[in-house]
This record gives sequence, C-alpha cells and structure tokens, in this order.
Amino acid sequence: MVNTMTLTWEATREFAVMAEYSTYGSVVVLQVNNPPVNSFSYHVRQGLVDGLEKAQRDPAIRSIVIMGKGRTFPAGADVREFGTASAGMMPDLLSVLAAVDTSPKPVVSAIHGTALGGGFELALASHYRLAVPSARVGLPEVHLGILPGAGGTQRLPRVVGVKTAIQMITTGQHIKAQQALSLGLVDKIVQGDLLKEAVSFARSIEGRPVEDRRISQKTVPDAEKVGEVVDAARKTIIRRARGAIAPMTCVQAIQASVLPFDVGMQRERELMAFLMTSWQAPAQQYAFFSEREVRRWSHPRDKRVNFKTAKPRVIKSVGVVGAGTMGVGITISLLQAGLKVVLLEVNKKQLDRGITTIQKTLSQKSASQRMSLLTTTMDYSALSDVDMVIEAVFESMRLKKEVFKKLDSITKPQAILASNTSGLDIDKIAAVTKRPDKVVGTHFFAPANIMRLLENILGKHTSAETIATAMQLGTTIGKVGVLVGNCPGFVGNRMLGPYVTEAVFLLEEGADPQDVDKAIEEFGFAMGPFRMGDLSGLDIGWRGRIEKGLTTEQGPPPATPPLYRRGNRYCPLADMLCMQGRLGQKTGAGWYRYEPGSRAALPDPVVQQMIREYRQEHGFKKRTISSQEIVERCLYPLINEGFHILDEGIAARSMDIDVTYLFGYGWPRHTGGPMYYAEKVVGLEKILRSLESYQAQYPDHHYLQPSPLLRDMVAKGTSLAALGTDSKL
Ligand SMILES: CC(C)(COP(=O)(O)OP(=O)(O)OC[C@H]1O[C@@H](n2cnc3c(N)ncnc32)[C@H](O)[C@@H]1OP(=O)(O)O)[C@@H](O)C(=O)NCCC(=O)NCCSC(=O)/C=C/CCCCCCCCCCCCC(=O)O
Repeated sequence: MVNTMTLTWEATREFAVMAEYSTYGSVVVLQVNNPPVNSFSYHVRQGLVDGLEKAQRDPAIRSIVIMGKGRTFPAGADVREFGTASAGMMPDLLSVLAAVDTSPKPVVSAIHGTALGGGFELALASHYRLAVPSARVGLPEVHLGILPGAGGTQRLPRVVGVKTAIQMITTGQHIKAQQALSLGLVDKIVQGDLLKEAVSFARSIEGRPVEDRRISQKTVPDAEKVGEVVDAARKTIIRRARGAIAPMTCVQAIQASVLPFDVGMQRERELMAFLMTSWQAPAQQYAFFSEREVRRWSHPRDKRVNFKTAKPRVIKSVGVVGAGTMGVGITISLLQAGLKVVLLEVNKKQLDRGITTIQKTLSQKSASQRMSLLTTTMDYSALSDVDMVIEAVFESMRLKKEVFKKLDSITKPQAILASNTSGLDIDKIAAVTKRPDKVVGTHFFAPANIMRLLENILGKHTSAETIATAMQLGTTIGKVGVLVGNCPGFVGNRMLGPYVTEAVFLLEEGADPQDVDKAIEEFGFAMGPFRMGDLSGLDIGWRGRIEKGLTTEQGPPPATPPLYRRGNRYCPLADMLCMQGRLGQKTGAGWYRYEPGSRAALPDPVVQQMIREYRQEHGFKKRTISSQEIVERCLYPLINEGFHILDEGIAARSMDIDVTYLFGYGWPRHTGGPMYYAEKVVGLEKILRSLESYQAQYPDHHYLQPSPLLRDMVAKGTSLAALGTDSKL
C-alpha cells in the first residue's frame, strides 16, 4: 500500500489531469481523462477521490457530475494493472465507489461510449445516471475470468432483479441506452451536448435528498425467488461455461445480493479473491489482450512486413468468386461492413441460392440498403474494376489456378487477388499470375459471416502493402486477423492434423467416437473431433487425402500396406466411412447417425460394428482409455505442432497461434489458447515428458515425436514470450 502523503507534487498534478475538475456555478464536473478507454488506473482513482473530497469541502458546490473525456465513459478497471503493485494501491475502486455512494451531495454519472465493468459499477454507485442514445452499459468481467467486484453483483440485482442480473452478468452482454432506460438502469436519455445537459440536470436535482437514490440501500425486487431462479439458470450456465469457473461464481455472488448490502459486499469480495487467484483469470485476460495485440503484426521473413511501416491500399469494392457456403458468408461480411461487392458464380442455380441466403441473412432493417451494394454476375468481365477479389471456389489446386489465371487477365493491374484456401500452397497459386506480389491467402472460417478469425497468409512474393491491405480488410469487416506464413494447412489446419489423426488412432485402441468427443468437450471445446468432422463434412478431408495420394475413392492406393502411408502410421477408418457415402450431417450419417431434420449426433451401432471388425482384422486389442489420456493424446500433438510452426517462423509469436485457435477452432478461452495452456497451465516440461512417454508406447505415431524447439526450451528454461518478436518495439 502506498502512503499518499509521500507522493510528489508531480504525481499530485497527474491525478488532477486524469480526473479534471471544473466548476459550472454550483456544479462540479469530474472528467476522467485516461485515453484510450478511461480505465481506472491508480492515478484516475486517486484523482476521483481528490475531486470528490474537494467538492464536499466547497460550500458553493451543491452537485457533482462524473463523465469521461474523449471517446467513452470509463470502460472499467485497468486490466493491465491486475497482478501488479498498482492494483492494490489505495484508493482502490471500492473506496472510490463508496465515496460516490455516500456523498451527501448528489452525484450524476453522465454516460457516453461504453460504461463497462468498474465504469458501470461507478454509474450504479452514483445517485443518478444519464446516457446519450448511442451509449452502452454492461458488466463484462466474466470474459476476463472475474466478477464485477466493485459492487456490481450487489447493486445490479437491486435494480433489475436476480434473474436479469444473472443473465446480464453471466453473459457479459452490453445493453443499449434505450434498454437500460427501460430496465431502470439509467434515469434519462439525453440528446445534444452531454456536458451541458448533465450540468443542467445536476442543477435541477440540487437540494433533493440523496438517501432514497442510493441503490445500496434498496432491496432486491425478486428476493424471495432467488433459490428458484438460480436453480433454473444453473444447468444452462454450467453447460455454456464449458469448464470456466467465473460464470457460476458470479451467480454465487449475485445470490448474496438478497442479504444486507455490507454482507453481500463481503461475499462478493471473497469470491472475487477466489477468481483473481485462479489460473483461469490470467488466461482470459491474456486472451483479451492477445486479440488486440495481433493487430501489431510483423513477420520474420521480411522487415518491411510490419504494421508500423506497411500501408494498406484503400479497398472500396471487392469481387467474390464462388457463391457456395464460403463465398456467400464472405459476401455477407463485406456487405455488412458497407463495401461494394460483385459476386461471381458460373452456376446459375448456385448463384440464385446464394442470393436468397444473402437476402435472408442480412438484417431486416438494413437489408435493402446493403443489397444495393451487391452486384451478381456469371461473367468474369464484371470484375474488371474491383479493388480486390476474394476467390472462394472448391478447394482444388487445379481449379484455383484456373480462376487466378482468369482473374489476372481481367482485373485491373493494381487489384489484390486473395484466395480463401484452407491449406493449399499460396505460392503455387500466385505463380500462375503476373502479380505474385499482390496475391495473398485470406482463410475465412465457416460460417464466414459469424466466425471472427481471418488467417491471412503471406506468400513468398506477397508485398507488405498487400498483407497490410488484407489485415486492414479484416478489421473493416470485424474479424480478428492473424498473419501467418505459407505451409500446408497454414497454422490452424496444420495443427488440426495431429489432433484428428491421434483421435482416430484412439478408436483403433478401444475408444468409441463418443468417448473421444466427450473427453474433448469436457476439456472445454464446443465439439469434439468426430462431431466436428460430421458437421464440416467428412468428404473435405477425404478429398484432401485423395489429392495427396494417401488414398483413392476405391480404397488404399495399390501396393500400399493398409495401416501405413509413405512410412507413417495411417488409420483408414474415416476413408471407409466416406466410401460408404457417410459424409457427416449432410448425408444423415458419418461418425454418428442423424434423424431427418435433426443435428443431434446419435451413437451408431453400424459404426461401432465397423470399428470392432477393423480392430479384429488388424489385431488391435480393445482397452479402456481414460479421459485424461484422450485429452493428452489429442491435444499435446496439436500443441507440439505449434512448436514446429514457431520454429519454422510460420507464426511470429505464440499468441498468433493462440488467437487462431480461440477464434477459429473453439479452443476454450478460459485456458488461454493451446500455447498459453501448454506453458502456463500444464507446463512445458510436463508436455514434453508426456509426449516422450506416449512416443515410447507408439513409436510409429510420428506426431508424438517432440519438436526440437520444445526440447530446447525445456532444456534452457526459455519462455514463449521471450521467443516472440516484440511487435511494440
Ligand atoms: C468496448 C471497449 C471499451 C473499446 O473497444 P474498442 O473501441 O474496439 O477498443 P479496443 O481496441 O478494444 O481497446 C483500445 C485499447 O484499450 C485497451 N483496453 C480496453 N479496455 C481496457 C481495460 N479495461 N484495461 C486496460 N486496457 C484496456 C485495449 O487493450 C486497447 O489497447 P491497445 O490499443 O491494443 O494497446 C473494449 O476495449 C472493451 O470491451 N474493453 C474491456 C472492458 C471491460 O472488460 N471492462 C471491465 C474491466 S474489469 C473491471 O472493471 C473490474 C472491476 C472490479 C474491480 C474490483 C477491485 C476490487 C477487488 C477486490 C478483491 C481483491 C482480490 C485480490 C486477490 C489478490 O490478488 O490477492
């Protein structure tokens, strides 16, 4: 704890600057000035307490307004301070809010931008709340692995009731001003100049008693139903949490809001301490900052490939080639961002289907405006004037080369040509054009209008300007763009290879698809590998293996040992399903069976029988495999591949890999991503020893062979953070 008496004049001046004090007659306005989001770092807290004390001392002051300067009302605690000495320095946020709550002079919070977390808790501790129509409020702490620990779990239910508070806090949703007004969370929506309106409002309530305005003194409206409400919510919250502990801990804190305020606050504090000291909170905070940090991209291949120096081209119109699932999803994303799109599809039926889906998906309100940005065509010459083309045709090198040749001859010379390939060699595609510097991979994830990840692939000749443009496009359309290098499968799908391979080997040894999926889903994935395969279509992988010559439509290539391909162990079970026409959900059967019109994966005795016969034929003895082994056998080889990827410079930093998995593959956020999980949760040495031990048992499973980088890091005690290029430098 720091004794404020010892602080220098310099520091005192800093407090004042971070919470500016101005008077308007009888009204004091305290404006938080801590760009970019006015978070409550230590100096802001001290500035607010100083300002409040000064206002109380001045008899001419009769009311106080708190606002944010610049783009927003405070967006919460300064998360970068968590775990540092400044976080514990007094005054803490709780004492700032206590000073607001107990102020004898009325305090008005005037909200613009986003009042989030501690920011919204400050507003709830105030006696009145005003908001501009575009403002949003919410308590999103659950996404950072914590709870609203500055009274949010106690004050919110006193206004909206336990049921709505549970809903708001466990989802962390942001609420628009109008809805906040109808829930009683703001008192008035003000148009025009917020400062002027807030000062005039503050004058209008001067002299009124503040006691009945204190939310802390109210009781919870649905207090008598608390047990019932919690019981009803529990199952859904636990299912949605997928192993994250924060959501149910938030509920426990909200439950305490029916107790006297001080008792509830004490309970909130204890539960906050529990979460703050868990391993999940730092993991989720790492995920929050990594999502933003990947915007500061660079690549070891070329110094010019760096966000600081590379300038993007301006993109106003985009051509999309292919109106299949991916092309349609990409088109919707582009239209929603207000870009002009020319959608090309050579098959008329497919084009019509695509247009119908686009129309249905765009929100009713803006559909006609967005649709006016769309031109559809079957003729390549309609692409002659676009600034960029994204090709989204079937995943075949031959077809992609054909399309790129056409695009190269038709589009203007400065147009950027992007391929939505999920793993094909971007250099080979670029090689058929006369502008390889303007060719880039833009790997979207299905459904492309929903999934946030955009994996941007840097080819051998891709220019810094081209990659900057692809990264910028991602931001424009609301994606999280990650820059990666070119290799089969890039980062995401390359790491998926060992995961899926090992999952299928587990079937040989005794597991059923549902055993593997259950263990992986209990770990926190939304879907295990077999349910995921059925959803995406088993033919995608099968076609890929056929293209690589690993199998044929009729079975193993001639003169191939059944369980080996090119010297590596191979399990043909997935190929066998495809040969029977079991391609997943779309054919009503894959690893599971599906009732017509249902997506529920049902264990299928036919598959179980097929696996049994296969084990018998190849001499595998069924054994019981624990969930722990399933998780380790599937996830450690995936992580191991991440080390190969770092070693080869395909990803510049481990956080690029983590963000890829968090936003593209449903890796559970509370574990931080595969590389973070390996280092901070399990420990690199344990991962290495497990791989070594499994490799000793299965010497011909080549994915179990530990990466040289992993071995080296364990030997030297190096950390992943020390490996990455510090893009901020
Ligand atoms: C919507 C946003 C606010 C803005 O979005 P956008 O405009 O897109 O901008 P971004 O790119 O997201 O952000 C711009 C930069 O700002 C950085 N940023 C954003 N928010 C924060 C923040 N809260 N802290 C720090 N930095 C922040 C961001 O990284 C960007 O930086 P850069 O440009 O990349 O460098 C959006 O940003 C957003 O949603 N932000 C998060 C909002 C949020 O989650 N708020 C809640 C924060 S947590 C909180 O408020 C908690 C309050 C309770 C504190 C209780 C204290 C008492 C505890 C007592 C118990 C003690 C236990 C002790 C146990 C122990 O340790 O012993």
